[in-house]
Amino acid sequence: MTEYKIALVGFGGVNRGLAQLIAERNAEWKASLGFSIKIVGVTDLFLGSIVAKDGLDAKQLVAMPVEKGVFAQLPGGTAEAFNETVIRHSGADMIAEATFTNPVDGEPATTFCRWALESGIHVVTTNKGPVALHGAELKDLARRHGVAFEYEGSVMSGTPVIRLARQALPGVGIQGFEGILNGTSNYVLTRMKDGLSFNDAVAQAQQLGYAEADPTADVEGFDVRLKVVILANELLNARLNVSDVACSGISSISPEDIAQASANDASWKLIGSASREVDGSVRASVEARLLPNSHPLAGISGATNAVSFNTALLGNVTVSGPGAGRIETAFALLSDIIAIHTTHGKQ
Ligand SMILES: NC(=O)C1=CN([C@@H]2O[C@H](COP(=O)(O)OP(=O)(O)OC[C@H]3O[C@@H](n4cnc5c(N)ncnc54)[C@H](O)[C@@H]3O)[C@@H](O)[C@H]2O)C=CC1
Ligand SMILES: N[C@@H](CC=O)C(=O)O
Repeated sequence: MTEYKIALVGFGGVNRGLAQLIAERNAEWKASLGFSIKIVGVTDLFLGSIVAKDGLDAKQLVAMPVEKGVFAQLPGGTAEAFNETVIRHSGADMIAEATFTNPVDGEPATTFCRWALESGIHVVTTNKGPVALHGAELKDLARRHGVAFEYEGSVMSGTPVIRLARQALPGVGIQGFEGILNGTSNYVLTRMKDGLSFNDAVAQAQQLGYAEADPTADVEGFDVRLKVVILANELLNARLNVSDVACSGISSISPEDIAQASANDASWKLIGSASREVDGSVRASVEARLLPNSHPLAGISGATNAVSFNTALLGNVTVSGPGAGRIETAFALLSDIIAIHTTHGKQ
């Protein structure tokens, strides 16, 4: 029976969700997936770090309070985040990288990924920064070291999009896509329709674990811009940089705008899109659009996301599901681990 040793880098909502899944489902995974997972290290800027080559108690980790330096209370733990030691020297086969997304330069998460990959350690991540800003380099680094760099959760959380399109849609001729790719902003627009203020709706999205560390990234479209770059580069073979994508958000949409839209049987949605032009180039944008309620994306509400691929052979193929959430996103990490088990599985 395969047992994967994993180090968790960042122990906020998503990686705590993964630890919870491990605590609750490891025994079941042995039977249904053919492997189990042992946590051998955790590091977090706020909580500290710990390495235990024989394995940590996942249930105990999940129950740790969110207090500065709290890992110092565990035997062998420390209040400092020794990220490099945990990544390179905990004996992990793989890291789950889930620190904050930095939309400007992808750091320090990109460095964490490099440390792991160049040490021959697989990386699963939900962090959009390294993928959107340094994806080609990290994929090449992984290839050269014979390990995997997987990032299904970087777009639409646990809802399968990247692997689905990569594995089930090659040959279909994807010409473009448009979608609702941010759970927080869609949640805010939905709650504003119910009469909540913008600020209260953002606060709720934060409480529910949907929002970025700085929710400006959600409401100004920067998060969607990263996802558009990831999808366009992955599925349209584009070479887009973040600066190639025109971007605006939802912060200027007022309660009056929302009410007027409803009166006209329409809804405001933050739409990320990309399409291949006749000259072969790819054009992409992020903007709030007023959609008639008959539009397939108009009825997508709350933290649900949806993306519609425009294909040559099937017309529009639409995938919808959770776009944010701790357990939902932790599931994306599990799906990456399953993919690694399938392609690189230890005998
Ligand atoms: N929460 C969600 O619904 C989704 C989140 N993501 C992405 O997954 C990642 C994690 O998300 P959450 O867990 O919700 O965020 P979070 O803010 O709850 O947790 C991030 C953790 O990383 C730690 N951290 C920050 N800088 C660090 C550093 N330099 N070294 C070590 N630890 C550091 C923080 O102390 C925090 O505990 C983010 O990149 C986010 O964009 C992706 C899809 C959905
Ligand atoms: N903050 C993001 C989390 C997932 O990427 C969102 O709200 O969609």
